[in-house]
Amino acid sequence: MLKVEGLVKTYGDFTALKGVSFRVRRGEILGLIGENGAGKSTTIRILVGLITPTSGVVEYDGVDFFSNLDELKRRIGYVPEVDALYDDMTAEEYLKFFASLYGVKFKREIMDKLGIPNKAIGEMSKGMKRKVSVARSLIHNPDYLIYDEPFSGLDPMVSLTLADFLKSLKNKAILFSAHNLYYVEYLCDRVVIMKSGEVIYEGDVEEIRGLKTYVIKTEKGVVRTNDVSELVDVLRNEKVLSIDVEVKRLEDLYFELMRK
Ligand SMILES: Nc1ncnc2c1ncn2[C@@H]1O[C@H](COP(=O)(O)OP(=O)(O)OP(=O)(O)O)[C@@H](O)[C@H]1O
Repeated sequence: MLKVEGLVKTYGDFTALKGVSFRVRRGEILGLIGENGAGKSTTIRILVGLITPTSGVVEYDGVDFFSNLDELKRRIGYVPEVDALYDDMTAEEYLKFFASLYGVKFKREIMDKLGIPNKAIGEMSKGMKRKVSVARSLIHNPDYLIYDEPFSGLDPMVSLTLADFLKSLKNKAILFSAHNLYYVEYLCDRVVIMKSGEVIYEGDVEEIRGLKTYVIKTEKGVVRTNDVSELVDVLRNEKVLSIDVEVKRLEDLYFELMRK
């Protein structure tokens, strides 16, 4: 399990993170969402050891991250917001290079699974480059995958292929940030919503989708409720013309929270 507890990050007198806490368990996919500047990338950069927090705890499987950085970094696969690739290398050369850095055997299978051609990275489309970054993040078979906006700038088909690929990975804890709520809802088990350096919501995607609103049209007007006993009361006491059920979407919750 990845445990994040009370993360604070200050830059001078600006506080980018104001005590961020959440958990990501093995076999779980967690989506980190929030408006621009909410602190998602800052959180991610701390979780992969690129920057240190001002205070707070990060533990991977109960082991303190910052006093075991070298050992724990090997268990993390990271994809940054902007791909850091070597344009002159072919995909295979690049991935083989990283396999040798990690001291593991390169398996071409990963390129086949993601549909990566063996051509120069500099000649690849943005979507294909993103897939090379994802392949690199997996080369050492890490337990934790931490991706900063993996779907940014990708067309819907490439995004879906990538989402399905991530879904197919078993026994890993996956955390990714995103602005496109569709992929978060499609892929994630849980979601953390950040605003101004704080977590303002954490919950199961299934639970959010399970939040129903009953829209009851009666002779006297329309009643909207998510309380079943109120629904029963209306059914008993009013002449009901129709009942509709609205299922909440992640974006409904997101906009509700952001407007508060
Ligand atoms: N090195 C830095 N020095 C000062 N302020 C910083 C630094 N890095 C980030 N910030 C500030 O911290 C806040 C959080 O930034 P961060 O990049 O984590 O947000 P984000 O949620 O990832 O946003 P986006 O969705 O736009 O990528 C922002 O106000 C940003 O300007």
